[in-house]
Amino acid sequence: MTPDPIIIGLSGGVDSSVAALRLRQSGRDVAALFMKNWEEDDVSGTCSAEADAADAQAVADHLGMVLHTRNFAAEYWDGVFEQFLAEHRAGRTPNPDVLCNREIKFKTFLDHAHDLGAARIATGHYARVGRAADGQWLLLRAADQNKDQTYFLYTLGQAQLAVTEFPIGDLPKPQVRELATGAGLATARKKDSTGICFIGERDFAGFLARYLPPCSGEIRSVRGTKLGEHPGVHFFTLGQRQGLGIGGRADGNGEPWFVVGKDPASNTVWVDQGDSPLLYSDRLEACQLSWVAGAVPAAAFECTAKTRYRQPDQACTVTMLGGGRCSVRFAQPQRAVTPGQSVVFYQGERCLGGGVIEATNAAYGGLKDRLGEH
Ligand SMILES: Nc1ncnc2c1ncn2[C@@H]1O[C@H](COP(=O)(O)OP(=O)(O)OP(=O)(O)O)[C@@H](O)[C@H]1O
Repeated sequence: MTPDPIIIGLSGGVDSSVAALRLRQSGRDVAALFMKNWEEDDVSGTCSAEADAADAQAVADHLGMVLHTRNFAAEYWDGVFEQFLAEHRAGRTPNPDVLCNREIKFKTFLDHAHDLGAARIATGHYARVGRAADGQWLLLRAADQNKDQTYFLYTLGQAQLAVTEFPIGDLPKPQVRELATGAGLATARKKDSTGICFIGERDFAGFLARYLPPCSGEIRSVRGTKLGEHPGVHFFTLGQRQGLGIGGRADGNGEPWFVVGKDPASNTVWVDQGDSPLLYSDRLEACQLSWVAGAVPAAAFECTAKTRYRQPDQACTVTMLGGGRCSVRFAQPQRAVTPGQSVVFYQGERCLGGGVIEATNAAYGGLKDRLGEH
């Protein structure tokens, strides 16, 4: 039997290298594709995309695969980066990895793989694809719970899962490295990638400042005192402690200050000291909902959810609100639930889908209600 041709997204990292290795070892008709989706060099002057491309080529050569190289910088700019900036401008904290999977890896890349004659694609994500008895495709957590990436993949639907494979989703990360070493892959010892998808590691504030002009405003204590100035609300995120520049204030109680609210309208960053109750919310509303099964599970249902990557699952009840929105009520109050990030729903091993957090009862709106105007 000759299995369908498949194209693996080869990033020049160890995970996709081992995913490619496993496909080759199973005798698949496999080619690879390296994407360069960001035009600039990084600030250090070295171009990490070039080094990654060279590593991808070395792995493809070693495994005897054709490597296609494509530049989707225009698609990345239009589909991911513009929205990333718009969200920051609006005072939210977007998740570019979620957008990147939706717009690039499982849309542009997938379409292009079809153009190249491959019916299927694979990536080195830590996740698994399953199939229910009724034929429905399932997005399942990775075997290595510590590396599970379903949080970033919840926008995948039936059409994508039907043609996607995650060849390392059943492996613990240490074993991925061992396989890479055993096979003599050039990427075996390469450190895991961090930073913004396709852009890489940056001084985040400096990078953002290149696209979003400074707009200074006040940092105020929730008790009303002006504590300092900030260069723009978009440089801050809820729960943030570092970089406020107000650490040693004599009028404080000595505990660290945290961002507890951002108000783009008045251009104010609100802060409080210690483990402020104002950072906690037991409710949120989400929009841009996406369901793996292709339909809302029920008008209301119980499940678990994560409001950030690596957060332990939290019990909650989801209620549909209409207009593609839902409300989520948590059994326990959650710290620093952040508008713009995603809430992702699970039932056991299954990722059900998720949406973008729009409001919480701790964000600035709730803050105003609780404190009154100053
Ligand atoms: N530049 C790229 N070209 C092609 N595919 C890519 C590229 N970057 C990422 N991918 C695909 O997306 C997957 C997940 O990307 P992510 O950035 O999370 O990398 P990762 O978990 O560090 O994996 P890797 O070790 O393969 O870089 C990769 O394993 C790869 O299949």
